[in-house]
Amino acid sequence: MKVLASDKLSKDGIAVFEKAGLQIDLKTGLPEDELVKIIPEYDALIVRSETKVTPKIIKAGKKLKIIGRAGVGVDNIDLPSATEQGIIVVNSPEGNTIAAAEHTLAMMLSMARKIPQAYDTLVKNHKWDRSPFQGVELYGKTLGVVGLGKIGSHVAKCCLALGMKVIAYDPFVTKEYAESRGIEIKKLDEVLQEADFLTLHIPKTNETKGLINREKFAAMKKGVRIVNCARGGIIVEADLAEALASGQVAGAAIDVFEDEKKAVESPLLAQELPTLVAVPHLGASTAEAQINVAVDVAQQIVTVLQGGSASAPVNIPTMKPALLEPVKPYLNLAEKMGRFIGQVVKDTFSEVEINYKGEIAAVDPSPLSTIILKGILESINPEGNVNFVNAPLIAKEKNITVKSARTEKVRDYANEIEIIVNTKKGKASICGSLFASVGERIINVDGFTLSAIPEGILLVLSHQDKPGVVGQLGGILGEAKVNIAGLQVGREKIGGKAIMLINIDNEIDTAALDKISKIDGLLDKARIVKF
Ligand SMILES: NC(=O)c1ccc[n+]([C@@H]2O[C@H](COP(=O)([O-])OP(=O)(O)OC[C@H]3O[C@@H](n4cnc5c(N)ncnc54)[C@H](O)[C@@H]3O)[C@@H](O)[C@H]2O)c1
Ligand SMILES: O=C(O)[C@H](O)COP(=O)(O)O
Repeated sequence: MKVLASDKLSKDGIAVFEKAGLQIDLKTGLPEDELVKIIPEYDALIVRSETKVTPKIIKAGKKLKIIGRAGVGVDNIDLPSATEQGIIVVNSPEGNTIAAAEHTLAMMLSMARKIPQAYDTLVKNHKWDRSPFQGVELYGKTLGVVGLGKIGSHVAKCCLALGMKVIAYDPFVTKEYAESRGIEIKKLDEVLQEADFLTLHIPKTNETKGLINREKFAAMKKGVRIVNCARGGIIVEADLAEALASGQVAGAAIDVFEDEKKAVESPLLAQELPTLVAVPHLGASTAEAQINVAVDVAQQIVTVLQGGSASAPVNIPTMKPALLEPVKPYLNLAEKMGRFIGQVVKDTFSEVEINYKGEIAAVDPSPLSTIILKGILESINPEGNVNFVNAPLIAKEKNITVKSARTEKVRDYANEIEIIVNTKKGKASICGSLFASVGERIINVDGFTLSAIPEGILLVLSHQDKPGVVGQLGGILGEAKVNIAGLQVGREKIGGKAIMLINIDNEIDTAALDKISKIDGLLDKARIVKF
């Protein structure tokens, strides 16, 4: 297994790979074409914000299983392409929170007290001049926070301690969360109108790109001061330059730029703006944060490459450890049940209905639904490279929807998972249960109760309940030298329809399978399920 780090990475992160016996190559500053050339050799890619992980690079990464972002923002990674290719993307959601929040405070105070400008005058130009550098205090002022997540909340806490009033806009945060921290939640317009200082802590997305523009600056208090330690492009740089020049905005502290490779060409740097404080994306640049993010992401990559699950997957929300932990015992059973449906149902279907019953209904079963879907889809198309990452997307492309329901009520078993699909020919279903004593069992197929072990190879026969069926089957399997490991029959009534599940120890050839399908009493072709 080989890992490529295409941006600078702390040596503590490198050590994690070395300790796990993985080859780690550090090749920074490569253009897209170079990356496209070398990426096919790698199983994992680790980046910071500099590498733009484009669809071209992702497509070329034939062996890529995981992309790790040693930091928070994943706007430099083409997530739809990664998901489509079944590549898991992970980040380090908490590794640089403190660094970014403290940097925000440093930028805010520098801007308020004009420290960089005063430094230039004294240290660079050797001039003792105090009068241009009178600043303003934070104490008693209103801070508007846009994005009250991890960084925004820490900034708010520190600013409250400095004696500021804090108001915030974040549509995904509850009033209770904010109020318990002494923060008032308001609408975006209100925050923009009331803030003396405004700080942004939102991700860059299609919704937030260009969010703070000329119109928004005009609606702000005259003399507002703005900090952006989130992402370049959330503020329209040309509009900010204009607002700084006119004095509508009294100061701006900018850590991030829309195009950081060409930051020097930004409209913000095209003219001398004395009220601008700007640095080259240093929010996460502390010794501590760089160790945290590198180690965090390296450990996730090692875990995933060794077959485990990531602690911070970005593009498979159903696989977060907190959700995964309570359903872990059922993962195998769910995947096998999905494989059963995918191999047994030969007609197309557009809806998968999953019912969780008993103990399992008490927890969020969404990871199981993803695993069932993966089992179904990979059985329908074994060449399709289906995995947990791309299964929901593939289902969407195939117009297959997944519906799930939960009930804690049960009749005979402590827990049950039922999968139902409706095809043109009718309904197909499987029901499974996990027993404390004997483990996984298929307890019902198409309404017929039985108790089969979902293991190895299973022969599935739908037949009339009449003498001789088992005898003929035994003869054919014996002749084909296929050993029977277990046999279960479920029937509706004596002489009625029945289903037979036969665990066999070795592969069965098509000739023998054809013979079985012609047994007197068979109602459908014999089907094979491989778990
Ligand atoms: N300058 C740096 O070096 C640096 C370092 C770390 C993070 N960041 C940036 O900061 C951002 C925030 O990081 P975090 O760790 O606090 O993330 P987070 O996920 O904890 O918080 C983001 C918050 O933004 C909110 N949000 C999302 N869309 C919004 C919208 N349209 N309007 C208002 N709120 C919205 C979310 O509800 C969430 O509470 C990251 O996405 C990253 O781009 C920059
Ligand atoms: O989103 C982040 O984590 C920060 O912007 C840090 O980016 P960096 O890893 O390039 O310093």
